[in-house]
Amino acid sequence: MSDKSVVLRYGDDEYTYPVINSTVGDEGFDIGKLRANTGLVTLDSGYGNTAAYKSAITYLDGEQGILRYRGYPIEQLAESSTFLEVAYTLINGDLPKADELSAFKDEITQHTLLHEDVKRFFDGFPRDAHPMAMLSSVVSALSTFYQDSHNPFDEEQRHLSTIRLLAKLPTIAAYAYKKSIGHPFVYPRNDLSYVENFLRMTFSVPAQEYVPDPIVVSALEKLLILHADHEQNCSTSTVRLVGSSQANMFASISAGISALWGPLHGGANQSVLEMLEGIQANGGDVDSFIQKVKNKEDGVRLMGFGHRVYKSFDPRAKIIKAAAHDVLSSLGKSDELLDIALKLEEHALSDEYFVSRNLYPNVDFYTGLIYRAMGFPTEMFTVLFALGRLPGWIAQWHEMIKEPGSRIGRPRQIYTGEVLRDFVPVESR
Ligand SMILES: CC(=O)SCCNC(=O)CCNC(=O)[C@H](O)C(C)(C)COP(=O)(O)OP(=O)(O)OC[C@H]1O[C@@H](n2cnc3c(N)ncnc32)[C@H](O)[C@@H]1OP(=O)(O)O
Ligand SMILES: O=C([O-])CC(=O)C(=O)O
Repeated sequence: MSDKSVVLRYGDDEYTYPVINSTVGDEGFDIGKLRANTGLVTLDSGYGNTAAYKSAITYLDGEQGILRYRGYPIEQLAESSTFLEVAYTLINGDLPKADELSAFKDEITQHTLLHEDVKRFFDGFPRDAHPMAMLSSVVSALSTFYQDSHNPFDEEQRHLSTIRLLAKLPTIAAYAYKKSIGHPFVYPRNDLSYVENFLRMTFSVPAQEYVPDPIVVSALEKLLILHADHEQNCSTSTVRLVGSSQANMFASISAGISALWGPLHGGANQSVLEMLEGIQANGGDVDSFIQKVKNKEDGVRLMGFGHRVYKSFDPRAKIIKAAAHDVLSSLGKSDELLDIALKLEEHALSDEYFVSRNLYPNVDFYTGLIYRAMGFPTEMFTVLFALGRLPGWIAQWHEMIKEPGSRIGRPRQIYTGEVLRDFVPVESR
């Protein structure tokens, strides 16, 4: 709270609403009593101005392009940390000491296997099923195997669900990939690091054991860190909303995976690659594609551009663009799609349409090019985003469930339908 307040006048009456300070100086005001005072609700399309929660996990300044997890700048974490260290920090609040990190990793490696019956779910999916659909279905199905986890107020079970999800999501993701190419599943190997194990389960084939490439491992660690949390984005808000009904963690995270899948959110990384391929098939004609976007032809957008909060740049995109160059050159690969992406970016950043709307590359613009260089098919890109986002979803779920006085998420509406009318029997209509 601060000593400031916002006074609203409605009719002849005035109402005072307290201003709430953030720890970094931003402010909001609490309109919790607005409806009780005035009978009014607020209408805020897409929640553009609504803070649904107070949160101590991730700080984001959209004007200055700042992103911090638990106060640590994303640039430092991406440079010097590991994904599991970041996961621990997001979930527990502070960087782990050496023994805490080692205990966390040990616990995770003990839970990487999936129950053998889970394989039957994959048998039932069509071969061309989208891996995001498999991921969300199987995560939801985990709640059938761990029925003791259904009470969100059981602290021990909350911890176990956290470890199980972190441990099993890479296995589920790798199985989804194997299903899509018709290859046998590869069981986890617990002597490898989190990222190495995932890459091996994905890329090993019976005739050839995958040997993790240090360039790929370190690039994937970095990408997972950069995706690990992003305050109240669409999928995280979904996790919180589902969790606010006291649904278990598996159900909540499964819903978050579904929300992430959409092309306006995490699914944009797949759409970017498809857009670049489309431009390539059209002879690399960037100008006519940009014109199409500006004309809003068929609602086409420059995918991987624009952000609800970032209005100058997305700090993750800066790091990822540099990483795309590094990874491609370290792997000795060149990609015509990278040249098209660079041209698109250059064009858009000097075009009034994009400049006046504050449209810059977001986290999804360059990631697909790195994933592609690593050997992932386009349909797996959003799955990789989900692997990265998991600790953020979990941290936010914990924060929501532990918040004293936490309430079920339930927006109001402004009704625009018919006024009262009488039922008419079918034969008289
Ligand atoms: C991990 C993430 O989720 S990052 C985001 C990933 N999504 C994408 O990359 C998809 C492309 N981007 C977008 O669709 C949007 O920028 C979003 C969804 C990210 C943010 O949307 P909003 O904040 O609701 O912005 P909104 O849709 O209101 O757009 C504002 C204006 O910019 C335009 N605009 C926004 N993004 C784009 C884009 N990528 N290409 C072209 N025009 C765009 C809109 O048409 C609108 O123009 P108008 O004022 O003439 O109507
Ligand atoms: O914050 C958002 O709206 C989308 C985003 O960048 C993310 O989830 O990483």
